[in-house]
Formats: sequence, structure tokens, C-alpha cells
Amino acid sequence: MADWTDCLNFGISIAKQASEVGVMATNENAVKLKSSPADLVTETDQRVEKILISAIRNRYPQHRFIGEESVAAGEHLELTDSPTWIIDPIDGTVNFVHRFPFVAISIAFTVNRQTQFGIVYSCVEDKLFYAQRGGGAFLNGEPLHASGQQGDITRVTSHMCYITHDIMSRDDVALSTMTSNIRRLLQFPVHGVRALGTAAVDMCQVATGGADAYYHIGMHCWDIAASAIIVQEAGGVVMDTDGSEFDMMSRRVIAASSAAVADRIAQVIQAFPCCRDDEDNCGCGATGVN
Ligand SMILES: Nc1ncnc2c1ncn2[C@@H]1O[C@H](CO)[C@@H](O)[C@H]1OP(=O)(O)O
Ligand SMILES: [Mg+2]
Ligand SMILES: [Mg+2]
Repeated sequence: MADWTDCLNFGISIAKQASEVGVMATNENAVKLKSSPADLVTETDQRVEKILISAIRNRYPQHRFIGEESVAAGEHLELTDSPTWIIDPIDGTVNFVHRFPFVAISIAFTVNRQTQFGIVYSCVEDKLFYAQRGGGAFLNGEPLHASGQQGDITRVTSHMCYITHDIMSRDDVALSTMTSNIRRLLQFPVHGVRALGTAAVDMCQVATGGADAYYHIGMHCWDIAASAIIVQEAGGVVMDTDGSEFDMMSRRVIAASSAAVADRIAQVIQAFPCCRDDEDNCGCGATGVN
């Protein structure tokens, strides 16, 4: 089996460099709207993606890329069997613009469409989450372990802490489904609900054991691919919101401390129409969700 450790180490070093010269070096206030008032892009997002892709391309000229800002600029999104880097240059752009201190660079690497490693660098916190397939998950070099929480409602100590998401869509159907899902989740024994404003770092909280579950519908592959393998390698579970196998292109994810917790969430939440990442005009009827 091929060993992708060199690529992992290279990805870690360029994520840190791009954070230093791009994310942390910039006070950005030139903002453009994308799909909704919560979906923003700045020149720094675009610059950081260029820094990452040109460094990787220089070192690995045969590799392919799926980058959030390249796709936004019109590049076709297609995951093939070739080695592919899936990049979110700034996860948490709204935070970045407001200087709310959670922004991350998220990088996943796939071969034969299977994720080999994931890197989430939380720039302001200087926290480096990473995991390689079969090699465990780490935070700044220390092993990560999901909580193992089973969601046993008879024990106060087993009450869960959920991480949830920002509601970024302004579409009526999506909004009412998401808010009613939060009400449904609060019927479980829940100690607290949190959201940091970056899906990648939110999901990594499940890998640390600090949160027991995260779910969302409407993210893109670059938001969740890296943190999904980090959760799995920390002993957590990722699945589709309908309970089926996790598919990074489906834009639906539950990340949880155990299969029991993930299953319970899958049973209560409702989905809303949302086109797959790898399907143009899928005809699902979604409006304003992208
Ligand atoms: N259409 C959208 N609008 C706003 N945020 C989105 C989004 N799709 C994904 N997100 C992600 O949702 C989280 C909170 O807004 C972030 O991780 C953000 O990623 P981004 O910052 O890379 O856009
Ligand atoms: Mg993102
Ligand atoms: Mg982004």
C-alpha cells in the first residue's frame, strides 16, 4: 500500500506557512457576498488558496485539486481516482471578517476517492488537527480520542454536548427544517449546544471528546472531508444524515462519539433538498441552498 506520509507532512508545512503569510498577516475588510448574506469571500480566501495550490502543484505536478474558491470561480468539481487535494483556504470566512477567533485551513487528500489524510489548522488558536488513514488522529502531536459517549439517558454524566452549525441559508424550507431539527435534538439529554462558525473546527471538537456530536446539511466537500477522517481516526463515527455511509459529496454529515449517538440523531432529524457537490443541476428542487 502506498505511503502518503510525505504528502501529509508537506500539507502540514504549507498550511502553517499559508496561515502565517496569508490568514494571520491580513486584516481583511474587502468582502464580497456569494450565495447568501452569510456566504462571504475575501481576497485573502482567494490568495491563500492560490498559495496552497501553487506550492502543492510545484512539488506534486501530477496531483489534482478541488478548491472552494476555484470552484466558485467556475472550475468544474470532479473527484477522480487520481491523488486529489481538497482545499478550503479559510473555513470560517465570516469569523475572519469579524475577527472572531476561529478560522481554519482545511486540507484533505484522496486517492481512488478514498481520503488518505486530513489536516485542519485552526490558525488563531495555533491548533493543528491531523489524521492519516489507519494511523490515528492528533492535535499538536498528542493523540485524540472521541468521548465514546453512548447517549445513555439514564445517567446525568452521559448527557451530551452537541456542536451544531451556523444556519447560513436564508431559504425558508432550509431555515425551518434546521431550526426544528435543533428542537428535536434538544429532546435528547443535552448539556449544551455550541457553534464556532467553522465546520472543520466544529467537527474536530468531536475528535477531541469535547463535543459528542455534530450534524449539518449543506456543507461542501472542502468543509468536511478533512475533519471526517480526523473524527474517524479518533474513534468517532461519521455517517450521512439518513443513516447511510458517509459520502463527502452528499453535503450531509453526522459526526458523533459513537454509532449509538449517530444513529439516534439520524432517526430524529429531517433533511431538506440540497444538490450533491458532484452533480450539476440535480433537479432536487433546492432553492437558495448551495
Ligand atoms: N453557503 C454557505 N454559506 C455560508 N457558510 C457556508 C456555506 N457553505 C458552507 N459554509 C460553511 O459553514 C460554516 C459557517 O458558516 C463555515 O464552515 C463555512 O465555510 P466557509 O467559511 O469556508 O464558507
Ligand atoms: Mg468552509
Ligand atoms: Mg472557505
